[in-house]
Amino acid sequence: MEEKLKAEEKKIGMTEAWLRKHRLLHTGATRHPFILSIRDGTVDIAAFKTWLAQDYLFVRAFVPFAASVLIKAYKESDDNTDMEVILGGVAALKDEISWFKNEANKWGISLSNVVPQKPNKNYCGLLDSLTRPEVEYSVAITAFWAIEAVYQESFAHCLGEGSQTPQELKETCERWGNEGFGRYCQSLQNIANLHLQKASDDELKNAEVALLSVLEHEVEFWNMSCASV
Ligand SMILES: Cc1ncc(CN)c(N)n1
Repeated sequence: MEEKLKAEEKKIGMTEAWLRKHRLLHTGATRHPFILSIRDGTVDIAAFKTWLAQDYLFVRAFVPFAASVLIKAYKESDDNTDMEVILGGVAALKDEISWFKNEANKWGISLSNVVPQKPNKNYCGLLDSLTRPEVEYSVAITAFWAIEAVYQESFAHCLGEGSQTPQELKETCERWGNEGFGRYCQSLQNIANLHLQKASDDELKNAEVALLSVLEHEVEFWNMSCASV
């Protein structure tokens, strides 16, 4: 495939080549007005609370998807370290769910009454479809990396130089914006690139579509948080 050759020529890997090709959408997902409002300190706390409650439901739906990627890594990868990187991610989700519960408590949100909004339901539907056994490992790991990387890039931006993120939101931003999470996302990207190098044209097409779907759903998820204020 021509794109694959170009990526190899530039030594950037398939995922980076796709992010450059779909730069506007990638920027839309990682520099959304909701994120920019956290960074400049003008965020509407009601929007933040909506995001928090909805994301708790999303993370619960993310667990079985992550587990399915783990199974694919075990079955389809000849590199043992793939499985260990993904296992680390799966294990961290337990702590993440507890963090959401604590945080909701702090903000006076009752998570047992939260109903998923349409964009959240749609995104969870995508996760569910990517959990199917017939979805290739290269496709699933590309989506998995993209989901984690959007949060890493978004929240790291809220902590970068010149940011005016309110003190009470800094812990949230640190959760995904810290360097360790950045290194984890880099490892996922390296795994995705290695498998995409060996992928058929059909798989490449499916992986690019999965990446685009993730970016689109991320934009919708941020939109949902702002819209319900
Ligand atoms: C919507 C969404 N996207 C990504 C993540 C990072 N796991 C998340 N918690 N929520």
